[in-house]
Amino acid sequence: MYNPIKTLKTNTIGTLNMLGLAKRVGARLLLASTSEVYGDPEVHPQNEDYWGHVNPIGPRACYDEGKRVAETMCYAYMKQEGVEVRVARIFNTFGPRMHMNDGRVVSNFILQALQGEPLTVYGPGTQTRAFQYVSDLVNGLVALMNSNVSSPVNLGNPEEHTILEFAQLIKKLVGSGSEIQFLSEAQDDPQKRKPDIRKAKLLLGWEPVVPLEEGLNKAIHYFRKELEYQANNQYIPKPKPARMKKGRTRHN
Ligand SMILES: O=C(O)[C@H]1O[C@H](OP(=O)(O)OP(=O)(O)OC[C@H]2O[C@@H](n3ccc(=O)[nH]c3=O)[C@H](O)[C@@H]2O)[C@H](O)[C@@H](O)[C@@H]1O
Repeated sequence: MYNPIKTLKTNTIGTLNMLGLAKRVGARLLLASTSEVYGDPEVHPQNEDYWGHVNPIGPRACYDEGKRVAETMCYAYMKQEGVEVRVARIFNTFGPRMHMNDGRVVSNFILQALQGEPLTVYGPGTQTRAFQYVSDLVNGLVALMNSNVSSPVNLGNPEEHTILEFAQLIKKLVGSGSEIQFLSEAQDDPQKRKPDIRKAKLLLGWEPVVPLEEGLNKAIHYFRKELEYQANNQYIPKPKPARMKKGRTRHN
């Protein structure tokens, strides 16, 4: 985590402020929660009834526990103050317009593959994730906000891959000759993750429709253009011609 204290403040104080505002103006609040509330799960795939397996003092805790308490706050405000809440547990999402320095696996692997750099796999790459394209998520969020479902709902794509498979797929789609480099494992990294989306299907009539490769090709196209843009817009200082002092002639 880049800044654990800011992460905690945003998830706790930020959510509290928003719930206070929602109460005052009578608004419905959408909490962008996360699959990280399930921690390193002992239940697979993860459904909304699973309570999770989170290390409360580990390096990810500021985010995981921050989001867990944000959910707790939502239901306290709902019960005590009648605030209408919608809680989306968002699973790994990607797409164009991710930040170049985001640091998550999709942007890292694509940028590394496009530039011929090694794809950095943390640990042996046997950990799994299921990746969802951004437009599917947006449709799910809209459906959730327009529904009367106030309990948490998983939004994710259940197609699961190991991180090593994912590195190989990105290399293939980019057409890259990059190597795959194995680095040390990240502490408390969830070993498997895949959403159970039966609740979203049943109550929202929602499910992801964008195939992984199609979404990845769109993200690859975006990052390729970004790299070209950066290469064409580097600031190269041009030295100015030396100024001549007034009243003095220059003799070569
Ligand atoms: O979308 C989610 O559900 C959550 O998942 C992510 O956490 P994580 O699953 O760890 O996402 P990544 O940082 O993209 O990592 C995915 C996997 O790839 C691995 N990884 C990541 C980056 C990299 O360069 N190499 C690599 O092997 C990680 O160790 C991890 O096993 C985000 O950090 C959370 O903001 C989000 O809420």
